[in-house]
Amino acid sequence: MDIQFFKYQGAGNDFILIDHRVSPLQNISYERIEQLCDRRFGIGADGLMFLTTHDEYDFEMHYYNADGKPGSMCGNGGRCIVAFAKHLGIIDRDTNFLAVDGPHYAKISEEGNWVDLQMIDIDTINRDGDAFVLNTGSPHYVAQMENLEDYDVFHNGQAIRNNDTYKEKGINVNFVEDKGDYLFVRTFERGVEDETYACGTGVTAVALSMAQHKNLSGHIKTPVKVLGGDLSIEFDYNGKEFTHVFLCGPAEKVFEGQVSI
Ligand SMILES: N[C@@H](CCC[C@H](N)C(=O)O)C(=O)O
Repeated sequence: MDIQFFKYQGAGNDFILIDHRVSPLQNISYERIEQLCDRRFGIGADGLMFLTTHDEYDFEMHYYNADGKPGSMCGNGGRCIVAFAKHLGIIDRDTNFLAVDGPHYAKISEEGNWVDLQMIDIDTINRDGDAFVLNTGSPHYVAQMENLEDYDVFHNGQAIRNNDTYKEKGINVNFVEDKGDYLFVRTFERGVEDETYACGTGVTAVALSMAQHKNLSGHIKTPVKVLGGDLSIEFDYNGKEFTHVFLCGPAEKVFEGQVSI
């Protein structure tokens, strides 16, 4: 059976999107999803998403990592599926949709290529030595670093993701360098098992950790550079709880095509 797919990217974090309303895939296997995400034998992507209908929300997002297995929340994926829903005419300039970590509100630019996505509220940041560990919809480890451009993110991220503390459930590993005007972030992603060009829940975890670390409070806007471009995280912090957390950045259709399932 041939189905239509769409390829989107948000700051270089790239995804295959499938409108499940017109391409229902009851029995697609994890192996087939992994093949579709393969960069040599498939379409190539960090993850795959199905958009389905929902009785109480504009739509529902179902996210799979590039290893073919269901993932936890994907922030850049969430921004891309909002742009996709606008492209399909399901929504106009804002939306309430459901994802694996609960409901999300998002607003989208008139052109449809810039999405501000509200993330879950956070009240707990744990420590693992000097690193910060928190869940922003997906689990994240955040370590501060110098000379991050030259750092071996793949091997060091892989070692942390697979150490005795994290190997069973896995964790996404973020390294951050404070550049003064902005944070530079590189991420080793669980489920991709490689460095990606951007991770939305990851840069959110970094921005919140750095705000706590620097004892900031009030309304905070944190510009972030990643390998694939620029993102911005905005939130309120009262010293205990992070609320009104928004992940903001580009979300663009790259191409579309047909693939046999
Ligand atoms: N790229 C994502 C994170 C996707 C989920 C993650 N790899 C996991 O399941 O741990 C993002 O933009 O947040």
